[in-house]
Amino acid sequence: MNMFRNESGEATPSAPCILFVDDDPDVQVAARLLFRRRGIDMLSACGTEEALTQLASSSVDLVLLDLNYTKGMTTGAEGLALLRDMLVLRQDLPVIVVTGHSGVTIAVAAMRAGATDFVMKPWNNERLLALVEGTLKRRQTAEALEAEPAMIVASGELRCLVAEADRLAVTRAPLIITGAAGAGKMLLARRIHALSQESDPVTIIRAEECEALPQESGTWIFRNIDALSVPMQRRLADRLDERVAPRIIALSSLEQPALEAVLDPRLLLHLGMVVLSLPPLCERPDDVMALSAHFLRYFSIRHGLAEPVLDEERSRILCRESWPQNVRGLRAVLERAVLTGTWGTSSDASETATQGTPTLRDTERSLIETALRRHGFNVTQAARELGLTRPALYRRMARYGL
Ligand SMILES: Nc1ncnc2c1ncn2[C@@H]1O[C@H](COP(=O)(O)OP(=O)(O)OP(=O)(O)O)[C@@H](O)[C@H]1O
Repeated sequence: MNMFRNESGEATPSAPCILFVDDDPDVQVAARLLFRRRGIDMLSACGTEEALTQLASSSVDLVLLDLNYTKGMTTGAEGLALLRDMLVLRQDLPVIVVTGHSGVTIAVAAMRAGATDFVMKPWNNERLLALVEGTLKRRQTAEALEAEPAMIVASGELRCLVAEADRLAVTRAPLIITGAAGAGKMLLARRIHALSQESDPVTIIRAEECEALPQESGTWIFRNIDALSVPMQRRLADRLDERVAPRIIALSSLEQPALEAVLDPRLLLHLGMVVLSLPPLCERPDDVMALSAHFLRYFSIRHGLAEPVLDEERSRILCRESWPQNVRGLRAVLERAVLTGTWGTSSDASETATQGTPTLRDTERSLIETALRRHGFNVTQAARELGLTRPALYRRMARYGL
């Protein structure tokens, strides 16, 4: 799908664009009118060269390809050849082939060669539109999911939760996602938005810094909704009373009862219909294993370094950890393992995690974490409070996986 960046850097979709390959100018004109009414731009080409040039030079989301576009040709051979050339150029390109009633065999050959679907001529306008729009929508969803970091789901608990989230994604229902810091609330919220097929932009709001509600609608993801001031909570409840309201996904590290106690009752009625609770990582050993394999592979590719071996003993240690920073902590440990080629830090972490009394290391980590949280992860302010330079704080953050 064509994308452009808005001022806040979010990618938002522009009008989709299809390329129609057909040698009949009258059919081209009729098709252009049909698609324009549905907000779809149409480029046209009447032969092989023109089609390949259009494809290479324009941002095409889908091709509608007549298999016989030269007068007198009925075998479909030229269409099939062009289909193959187009798929070499753009492997993921959806191509819907157009063929006459007698051309079922050709249509089947085209599907085998990689066409997404086919339509018979003369086509029914509504059916053609439904086919094109459905294909564009599926492609948009797949692209949106690809643009997000992959969400690894292995444990039964997470699988159930994600299935519920996916089911509700397409509704505009407000959702609350609770879970400890680093458990994956934001990733889940982004996944829900990606699957919602909403073309409106997503706005991420830090509740503790929120002094005015955004102008635009779309989806608003609130980090730490519990930190939203009481007047702002009331203003948000008023906004949600309006007929065209934004979709809210509210995140919180508080557990549900504690969250309900701090939210304005009217806001809670709006938001609290469905609460998705992410369990802490230490309760999901299957996810620890799957995430470890994923991050080791990911970081070794990203840094161009060898992938450390994850043997049984190391797997046991990782599963026994308490992971106070949840997935964020695990991710940092695995990136460090790739960068240093050793597991040293992870064993250190596992030792500290199992000891009863806090060590100097625990205390330093906890002081740094508290300062960072107090300043909303503003490194300059946290460093000032801790009496450290920014580079010194960055080094410690890296050491502790913060
Ligand atoms: N299931 C998962 N698969 C892959 N990566 C994950 C998963 N869960 C979390 N992560 C990664 O872990 C990191 C922390 O996740 P995220 O920011 O979503 O947590 P959070 O609960 O919103 O944290 P916080 O409350 O501190 O803002 C991110 O890099 C995210 O991509």
